Amino acid sequence: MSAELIDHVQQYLGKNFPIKLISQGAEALVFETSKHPFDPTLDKEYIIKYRPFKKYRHEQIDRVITKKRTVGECRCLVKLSNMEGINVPQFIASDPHNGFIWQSKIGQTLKDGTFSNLRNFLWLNNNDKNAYTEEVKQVLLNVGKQIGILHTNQYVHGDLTSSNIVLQQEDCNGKWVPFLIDFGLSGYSTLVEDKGVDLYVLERAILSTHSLYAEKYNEWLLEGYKQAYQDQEDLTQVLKRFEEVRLRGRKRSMLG
Ligand SMILES: Nc1ncnc2c1ncn2[C@@H]1O[C@H](COP(=O)(O)OP(=O)(O)OP(=O)(O)O)[C@@H](O)[C@H]1O
Repeated sequence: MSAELIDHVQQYLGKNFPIKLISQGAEALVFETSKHPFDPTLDKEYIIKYRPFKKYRHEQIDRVITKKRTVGECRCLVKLSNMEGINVPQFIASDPHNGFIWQSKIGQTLKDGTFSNLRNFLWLNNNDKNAYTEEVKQVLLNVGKQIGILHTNQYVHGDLTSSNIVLQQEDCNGKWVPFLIDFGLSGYSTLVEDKGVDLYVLERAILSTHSLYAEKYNEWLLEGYKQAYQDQEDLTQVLKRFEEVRLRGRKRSMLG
């Protein structure tokens, strides 16, 4: 199945267009490439995200859904890149009708050879000596702040896992800068419920992969999140709903 899809992408791009598959998720295939889609003077590292047509869906409905999700993700990328303080990949190009998005590549390889998303970064520091360093604390505070800025601008992510937060190290000072990626489920929302769910999803993700240090990590994430809010009443409402979402989650897991 995946060979067939890769072949389809290769045919679409042209047989000499260099691509390397780096991820195959539920929604999309993600490729790395060293070529810009239409300007060879801009050749560097890019990501091509391709949403294949789903054979289990009616063809026409599938076309509408694929196009809608692709356009939605592009729109989010563009909106967010114009928002002060938010770090997201740069939108390069899109062919929504065929389910393609090009964007700049974020991140790098960590010391242990893994990709620099938040999950792997925390894994790399998953020992008593490194878990609570100033470096880890600053990363989590800044991640929290990114989410806070997103929410105060009335946007929600919709799939806030620790793999959808990518860290990039600044050349000048070695500081890790967090970027948010994967806006397939994101959008404009003023609802405290959506914001509370975003916070809960990330809290659960940290708890499930880094349980030993999760309490402190989530405390730092929340500390950074709070720093992004100027309106304390808005913040109180979101945190109140976050607590309610948590309670619902706990009840659900108790009942099985
Ligand atoms: N701009 C980017 N820069 C670097 N890596 C990226 C970028 N976009 C996506 N990736 C890589 O590809 C993976 C999958 O991308 P993305 O989450 O957007 O697709 P998805 O199909 O929604 O994935 P999933 O179903 O696993 O959530 C990411 O976890 C990341 O490793």
